[in-house]
Amino acid sequence: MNDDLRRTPPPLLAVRGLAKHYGATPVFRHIDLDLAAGEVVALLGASGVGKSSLLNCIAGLDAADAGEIVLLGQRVDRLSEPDAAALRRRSLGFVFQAFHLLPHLSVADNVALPLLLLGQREATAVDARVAEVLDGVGLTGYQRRHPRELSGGQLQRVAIARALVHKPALILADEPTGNLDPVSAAQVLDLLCRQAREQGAGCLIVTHASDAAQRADRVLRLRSDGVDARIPID
Ligand SMILES: Nc1ncnc2c1ncn2[C@@H]1O[C@H](COP(=O)(O)OP(=O)(O)OP(=O)(O)O)[C@@H](O)[C@H]1O
Repeated sequence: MNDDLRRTPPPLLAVRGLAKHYGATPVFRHIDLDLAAGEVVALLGASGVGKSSLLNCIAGLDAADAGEIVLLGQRVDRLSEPDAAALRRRSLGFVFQAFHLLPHLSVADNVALPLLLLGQREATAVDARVAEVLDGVGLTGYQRRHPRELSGGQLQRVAIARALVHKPALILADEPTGNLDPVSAAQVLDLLCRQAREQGAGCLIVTHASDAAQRADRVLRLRSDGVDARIPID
């Protein structure tokens, strides 16, 4: 191996030849995709082409039918369910369109959940990290509120704080602005991209919005038979 090859770090995420069916219905095939640490990539594509399915396969929440998914050097598609769950807890932050916060928990307790699931029980350290990450999303002082007391944009910022709190290597965001008005959507996207970059996380954002394209380092379009790297003119 020459020196240049030796110095090139492996991608954070490498997807090769991925294919997915539901029963007899094909969704996509021939999917290749790389994501580097600190890189923000927007994933566009027609409704039903399989964007959510692809994210779920990458997260190990759904199984692909063919191909490879390598995250941090590990074949996600070959892990046992307990090992996939451990990798998700440690290395993934997921932001959903519908926020998926727990309504009976306070903002601080929602955000602290990933740390608790990783076994961090030292209350002072957990509180300090929660305060830090809430500050990063502009929600200092909201710790004791409950989800029902927040606007849609604020709910999504809490969800972003929860996705970032354990400093995951990879953030997957599935239409994170789909439920927001355009102003809140722009703020949330700015925040997600900025925070991901500040933490050095790779970030794959599924979106229909052309303004996500302006914030991403790269824009990919998912098709049923591959990934197109051309910048779309939406
Ligand atoms: N659990 C499932 N069982 C059967 N079919 C499914 C399942 N989940 C998704 N599908 C189908 O797979 C295809 C891809 O769905 P997916 O939600 O991944 O698309 P998408 O690109 O995210 O769509 P949208 O942009 O509308 O959210 C769709 O035709 C959908 O109906």
